[in-house]
Amino acid sequence: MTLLSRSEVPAAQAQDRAPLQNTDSATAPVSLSQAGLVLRRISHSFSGTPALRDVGFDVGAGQVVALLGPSGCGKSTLLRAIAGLLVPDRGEIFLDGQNLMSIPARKRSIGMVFQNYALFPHLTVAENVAYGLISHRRPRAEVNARVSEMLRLVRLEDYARRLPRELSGGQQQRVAVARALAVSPAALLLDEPFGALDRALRTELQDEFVRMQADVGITTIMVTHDQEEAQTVADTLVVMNAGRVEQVGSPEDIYDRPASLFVNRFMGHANCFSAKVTGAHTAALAAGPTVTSARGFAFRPGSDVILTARPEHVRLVAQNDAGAISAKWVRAAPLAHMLSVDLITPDGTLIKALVNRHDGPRYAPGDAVGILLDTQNLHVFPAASKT
Ligand SMILES: Nc1ncnc2c1ncn2[C@@H]1O[C@H](COP(=O)(O)OP(=O)(O)OP(=O)(O)O)[C@@H](O)[C@H]1O
Repeated sequence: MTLLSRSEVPAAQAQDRAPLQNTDSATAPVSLSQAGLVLRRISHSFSGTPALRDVGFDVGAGQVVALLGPSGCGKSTLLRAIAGLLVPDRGEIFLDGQNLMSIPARKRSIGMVFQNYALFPHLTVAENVAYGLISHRRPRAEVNARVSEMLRLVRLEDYARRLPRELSGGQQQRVAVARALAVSPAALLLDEPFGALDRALRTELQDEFVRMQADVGITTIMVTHDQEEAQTVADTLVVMNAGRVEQVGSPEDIYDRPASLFVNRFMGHANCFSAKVTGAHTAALAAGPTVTSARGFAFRPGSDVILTARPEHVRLVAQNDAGAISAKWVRAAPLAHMLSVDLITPDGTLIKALVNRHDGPRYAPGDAVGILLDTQNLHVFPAASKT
């Protein structure tokens, strides 16, 4: 097998499985023996409008990193810069210790898969997968063996002679992955690879990708709009906003310890409450009661802040319970064994709560309810935070 399995990753790369660093530094020194992808201070503007601003992070060898962020935040531009399809105005990119900046796209040893698969329509599945190997003038026997191996990897052995138009979207996507991996690239870039597929197929292919990645262990960056997909497939998430990296971390870090209000609101739902800090552990909500945060508020008393609570950290109680925020029940929708409840406070703030479907009293639209926030799990941001 030409492709490295996880157990075959050279020692220099294997050492490098340490969790990704949040290179706020974006400038941390690069060791030339560092395996994986290293991005440093990448900036790029289109006609004077910045698309990437000082982007820097590391992807350890064999890691899968998902790039997330709203439309236009620079994800595809970054991927194109790594692939060599765009020369950034500033910054450096290293792959397995080699500086890529003076290396043209076709010599970068990077495989790429796009949302539209970009298969050659007039070539069969096998010819598509063989394409890169033939361009590299590999001997015919090696090409045939490799094509069979790749089609086995993506479970399309029986489809070798079909044309792309004779395949489903999911099968075409798998051919695109097989084609990208056939030339044993050092890294794989995936731009919304499952974006065009329906939900069920998406989930199936995500699971298949995780299985394949366990075999192949290739350093991967994937752009996705789908948070669940990112959390399923990636070891590490990079959340971008307006050309900058907002946070780098494990899926749990990003969800449980968001570094900014933007990340808190972008990943999952965040209920937001305006408040004024009144003590080390207390803040008065604009909506009325004072809340106590177990973690404490790292703000001076008198500071205006935004408190956030995830829907699963909102508890419904009787309206006159001590410390409860007054609200009205708007509607509820079942979500497996949970109930997703929309509520509204007297000042018009919409609150989402996720409660057990079989617990607590039943309410009807318009009913008065009290809300308590789980003080162990509040997040606090400056009132002027950008969202
Ligand atoms: N070739 C180009 N010429 C001019 N502006 C561009 C070009 N490519 C991208 N941009 C701009 O750069 C910014 C970042 O675009 P990019 O495609 O990287 O965003 P994205 O995060 O991938 O968005 P999406 O999720 O919608 O694909 C956007 O404002 C976009 O309009």
